Amino acid sequence: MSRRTSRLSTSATPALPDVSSHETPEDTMSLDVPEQLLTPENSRSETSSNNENASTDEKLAGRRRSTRVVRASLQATESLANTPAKSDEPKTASSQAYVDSLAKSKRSRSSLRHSIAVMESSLRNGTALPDVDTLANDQSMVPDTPISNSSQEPVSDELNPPLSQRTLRHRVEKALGKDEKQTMETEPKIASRGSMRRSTRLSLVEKASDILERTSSVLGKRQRGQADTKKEVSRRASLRPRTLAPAKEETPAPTAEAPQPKKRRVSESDVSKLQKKEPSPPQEEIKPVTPKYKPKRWLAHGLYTGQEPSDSPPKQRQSKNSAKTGTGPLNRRLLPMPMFAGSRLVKHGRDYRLPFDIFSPLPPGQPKPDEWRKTNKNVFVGDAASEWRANKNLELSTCMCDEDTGCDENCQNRYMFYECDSGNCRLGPECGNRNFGELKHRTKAGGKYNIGVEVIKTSDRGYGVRSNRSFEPNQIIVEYTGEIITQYECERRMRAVYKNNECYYLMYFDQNMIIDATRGSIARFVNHSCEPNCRMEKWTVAGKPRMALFAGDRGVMTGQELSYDYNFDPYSNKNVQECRCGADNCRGILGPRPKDKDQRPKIVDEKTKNSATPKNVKNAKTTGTKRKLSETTGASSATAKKRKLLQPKSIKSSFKKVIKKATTARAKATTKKSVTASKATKSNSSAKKKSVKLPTVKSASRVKATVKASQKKTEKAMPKSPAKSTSQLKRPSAATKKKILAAADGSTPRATKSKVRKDKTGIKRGPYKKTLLRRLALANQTSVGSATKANNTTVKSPAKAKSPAKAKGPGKTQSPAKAKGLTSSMKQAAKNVVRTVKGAKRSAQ
Ligand SMILES: C[S@@+](CC[C@H](N)C(=O)[O-])C[C@H]1O[C@@H](n2cnc3c(N)ncnc32)[C@H](O)[C@@H]1O
Repeated sequence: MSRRTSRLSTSATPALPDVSSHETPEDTMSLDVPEQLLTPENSRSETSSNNENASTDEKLAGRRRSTRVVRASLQATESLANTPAKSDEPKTASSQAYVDSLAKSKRSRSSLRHSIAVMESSLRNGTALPDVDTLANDQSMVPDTPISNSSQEPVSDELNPPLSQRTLRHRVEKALGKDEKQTMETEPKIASRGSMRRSTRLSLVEKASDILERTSSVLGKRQRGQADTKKEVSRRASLRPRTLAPAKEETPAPTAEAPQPKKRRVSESDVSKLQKKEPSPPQEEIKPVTPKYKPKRWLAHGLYTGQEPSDSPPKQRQSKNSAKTGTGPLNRRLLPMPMFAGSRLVKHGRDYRLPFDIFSPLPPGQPKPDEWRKTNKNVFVGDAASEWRANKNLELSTCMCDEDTGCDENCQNRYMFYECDSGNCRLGPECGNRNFGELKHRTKAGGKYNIGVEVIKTSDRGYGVRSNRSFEPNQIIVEYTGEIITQYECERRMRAVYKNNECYYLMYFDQNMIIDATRGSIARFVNHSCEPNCRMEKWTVAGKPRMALFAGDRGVMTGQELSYDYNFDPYSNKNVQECRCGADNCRGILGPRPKDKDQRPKIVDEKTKNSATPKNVKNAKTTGTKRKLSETTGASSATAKKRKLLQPKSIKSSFKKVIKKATTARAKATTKKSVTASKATKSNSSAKKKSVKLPTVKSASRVKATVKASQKKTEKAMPKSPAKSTSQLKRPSAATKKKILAAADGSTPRATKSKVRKDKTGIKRGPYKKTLLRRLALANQTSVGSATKANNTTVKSPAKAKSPAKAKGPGKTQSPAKAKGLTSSMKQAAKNVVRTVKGAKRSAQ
């Protein structure tokens, strides 16, 4: 349609010059008032005049109307022509002039008709306007609105002139640029012709609505209200009788030349102003409608009692990243509902922690020990600082773990009880070997849950420590800190300061120094148990040793009292104390259990212990030597030393094997020695007596070592000087004695250790071996406990504990073969230890 319209307009454009040539008759006609009804402009319908850009369809739809208008106009013209004859006007002198004027007007009309005909013919011939019949038959030209039957009557060629006239008139107006004033003058005339038939109802409705809109925007409130009341009437204008003219006084009908865009702009601004002036709708209407859920009714009894009620809707679906973001089911603290995970829970169970606010072990205001001076750092006191620096032997270790495995149980640093940090481990948060770092964060965060322990008052063991949270297996709990003092200082305090104390807080630390936690951390209040739930370990953190209490392999539950095995060495008879741990396997005393029941020490009662009876005074005078423990327990020194090695359960079997080997070797040596001695008797009777007596007196280790050494010498020197060999067997030097004892006990002094390392054995001790040594040493580590001298609680290196073979040549450089034998036994023991530890971890998991 629009294409056709444009074609019409473009084709009409060249005809404009011709049209302008007929300007004169039109002007003449416009001046003639009675002839105004005959002009094509007056014959235009409102619809076509309102819309300058109206489609051709509308124009075609209004074709019949225009034709009728033209007919009516012609009839009116004829009536006008006849009017003078019918009128009652007096025939005056000017009647002739009037007749002349009519004749002139007739001529002008005929000239007008002639000019229109000429224009039409020129248009047809020059611009090839489409034939009206063709247009009428063209389906595409069918108007949108229904056309009455009368309007679909075939249009003859005689009816074409009105259409052409209108088109020409339209273009002539454009060309001449008629002003708006003239248009406005003609508009009331058009409006007055209420009898004109409208082309379509739709156009009328649209027009009426448009008028109403403009009216409502332009008029005031009151008039707008009036217009609203007439809205219905206006909308039904097409149904009104044609004789009724629209309310032109109130709403002047806009013409084709009327500045509609301007009015529209005004109306838009007014609409926006009106919208602003109108009260905004309440905000509540904008609120999104949230679905309401029924309030959850929580159980008052049963498994899930105590869960906090929540109004949030149940979430059955979790995002894939919920585990990463920490909102997933893996990180839920509450138990899932049984319908979601009931069967799985029943089958596999699930660990959970009671929130601290649900289970708070003790209310605040617990009795605190008055004498406790707290410190959470190790403080060197006296000569300890200078001696520590002098003896400082930093062992650095670099972790080889990667991100995939992290620093798990296979971490080399972990084996060696070295804490990983940024200096020796390239892992960050993935590292699982930073216990003291975790403890630091917890302590810094503060609060009962982070610190996790508190002092309690027990019924029969003084103060103790209780957990107010749960701890995972092997998780660090609290550090054992205090004053680092030398052995000399420790003995001085024992004699002078703590002589009347019932409790002592001394623990062997490192480099022959002691931690005195009389002024120390809360860990000093942790009591002993023969079946503990924690253990005390020494770790090297940033090159410095530190002691800390760790959870056992089964972890610690909230509210449990913390305990560890003191491996107590009472040092003297008067210090042997009854154990009240209550465990099934309680040893009865705070110390190692004697082998024979008869040999169990007579537990000194607290009342009698402090009473200064002559007997106790006598015993006290005789104490102070290393033999004190063996005298107390009634066992031989060899047995006592065995028990020292048997303390940690995890390496019990390993040490048993080692000691068994040592005993076997000793027995063999004794046999060989006896044989040798008998041989010597045959050769020399005086020497025979001496050689027979010797082995029965000495301790097993001494005999063993001595015999081994003397056997070779005897075999070689027997023919020459058997007495020499026996004397060597009888009287080993003091240094040899010390080395042999240390080798047999596994408590080789540091000097010996370094000497062995300096020996040219050809064996290099790698980190793994070192790890095992350290692990065994720590497993054997002994808490000084109360009234224990550091000298008696020296850490026995497992390497030395396994050194019966090494005792074969005390003080001498071992041959590579012997060293290999020692290494194999060490390896075997180490393997056993590793197996034991792994088994324990597996069982804990
Ligand atoms: C390091 S303190 C422990 C804290 C101590 N209970 C307190 O009140 O300060 C060690 C002392 O606690 C007592 N003790 C610890 N464990 C014990 C136990 N299982 N049976 C009896 N007394 C124990 C002993 O008197 C021991 O000398």
